[in-house]
Amino acid sequence: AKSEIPDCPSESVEFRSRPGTQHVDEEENTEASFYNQAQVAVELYWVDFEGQEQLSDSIAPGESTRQSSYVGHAWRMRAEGSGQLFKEHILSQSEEHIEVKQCGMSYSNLQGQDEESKLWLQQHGSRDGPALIDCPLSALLSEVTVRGFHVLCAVVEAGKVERLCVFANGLDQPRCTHSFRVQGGETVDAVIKLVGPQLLTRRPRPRAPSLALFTASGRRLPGHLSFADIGVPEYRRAMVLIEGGEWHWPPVQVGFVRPLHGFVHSGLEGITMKTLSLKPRVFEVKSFIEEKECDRMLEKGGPHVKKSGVVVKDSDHGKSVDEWRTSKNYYLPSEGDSILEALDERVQNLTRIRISHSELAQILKYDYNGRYLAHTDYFDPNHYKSDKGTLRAIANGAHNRLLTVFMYMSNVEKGGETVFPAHGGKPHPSDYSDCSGFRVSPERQKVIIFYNMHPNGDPDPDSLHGGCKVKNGTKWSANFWVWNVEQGHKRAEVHDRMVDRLQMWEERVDRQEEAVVTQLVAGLSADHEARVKSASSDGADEL
Ligand SMILES: O=C(O)CCC(=O)C(=O)O
Ligand SMILES: [Fe+2]
Repeated sequence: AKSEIPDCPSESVEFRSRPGTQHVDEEENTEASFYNQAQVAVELYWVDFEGQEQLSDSIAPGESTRQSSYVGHAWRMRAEGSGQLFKEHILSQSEEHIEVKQCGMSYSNLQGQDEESKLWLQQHGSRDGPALIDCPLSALLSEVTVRGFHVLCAVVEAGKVERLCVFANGLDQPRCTHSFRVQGGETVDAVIKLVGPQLLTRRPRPRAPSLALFTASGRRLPGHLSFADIGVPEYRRAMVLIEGGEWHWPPVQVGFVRPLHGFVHSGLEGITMKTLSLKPRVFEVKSFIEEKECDRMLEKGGPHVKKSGVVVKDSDHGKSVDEWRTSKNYYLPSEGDSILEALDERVQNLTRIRISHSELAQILKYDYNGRYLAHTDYFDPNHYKSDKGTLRAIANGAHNRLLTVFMYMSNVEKGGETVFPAHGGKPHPSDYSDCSGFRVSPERQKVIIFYNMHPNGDPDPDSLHGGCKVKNGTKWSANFWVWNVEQGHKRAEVHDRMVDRLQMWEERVDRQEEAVVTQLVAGLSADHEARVKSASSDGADEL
């Protein structure tokens, strides 16, 4: 059996840019698009007239970049991190489209050049191989790459973890992209150290949180424990390594419904989280806020709302706030109010991110014609170069608003939708007040979660969103912003206890949660099996 993934090319001798038919200064100008279809980030180098590589861009998996260049110029694409050569290309015509595919698999880069792993992967790398069937993957792998969200499947033999089969960037595909041999006695920290460097999609940013390993339901695995300590029952064979160090929910596919189990404490049983959009990742949870919590937010926040401000970008100094935002807001403290504290804890349970990482809830009121032009909730350091305070708060981009839980406390008769103009990767609009496209309607008690960052810590420009004009009625809503680092707004004893509860490692709780995931997977597996079959029947290398 041979692998579907081709070997990587080796470097050609004398590979370099050559002037076209004309003199160097009269070369034929051209544009080229480079598409990264590999599972890892790719570095794009221009190879100059002397054969020296000049780094010109880094392309995340699934992304592309455009370069202006010249006919006869030479380009090399390498895996970021390992430097493995993926492709060499000489531009021959104008408007070229160059695709970079996975080659060699990263097992060729594995520590110790594990030949046996390579062989094993060729034989068992497909999902219908015996090992992978035990791994609950269906609620974790998605139709799109989820940058920096790596699914690890523990392959257990004789009760011991033998290998980790990895689906880099959480993409649903018939075979795993990497295989790592382990002893089974390694600690979680050691596993991260072994696997992490091979999977990184970007260079780590100074001061950014470090990689972390989670269970399939988003519980952080303590670094000092080993697989032997934590055990690998069936429900825990699939784990997730997240580059940005904080949990992200994978979108799976539009319409995917994930039950939120007992971990979310609420009088409401059976609430679910539904995927509304893959790019950006948007999820909806109906009936998330209890009636009495909606009432309490309005009662406590309502009388205090004041004209909203915005953190003004360098380029927008001197403009009036009304140009973007005509809502009123108020930051509502929860401390000492048991109803609001319960909501805090439910948000923590929903996001799996410590409540200490959130800002105070920002209550918003929109009256007739109130709206908020499209913007991103993260702060782009390039836009705040002259605002040292903001730059400090975001550690030059390493710290940011990871996600937004957007809450609706009223039904709006007409208008007031939340719009995502870059939905599906569409280019940013020229008119930020345009409310056409993908929209979510306000509905009392409902929340949406959208991710402003990718799991690798990069900001996600597709998370652009705005609030459409309210045409009839009053829109009451709230921003619940959760950062990838602690914020210090919620440091009361009650919040510390919530954080402790999230971090508590208890086998019993984990089993309950994972049982739900496993059941869910049982329900999905027919669908999943069908997808694997259709994917592998067109492969030429069946055993
Ligand atoms: O009102 C909406 O639907 C969106 C509001 C928003 O994006 C914000 O306040 O940051
Ligand atoms: Fe926003």
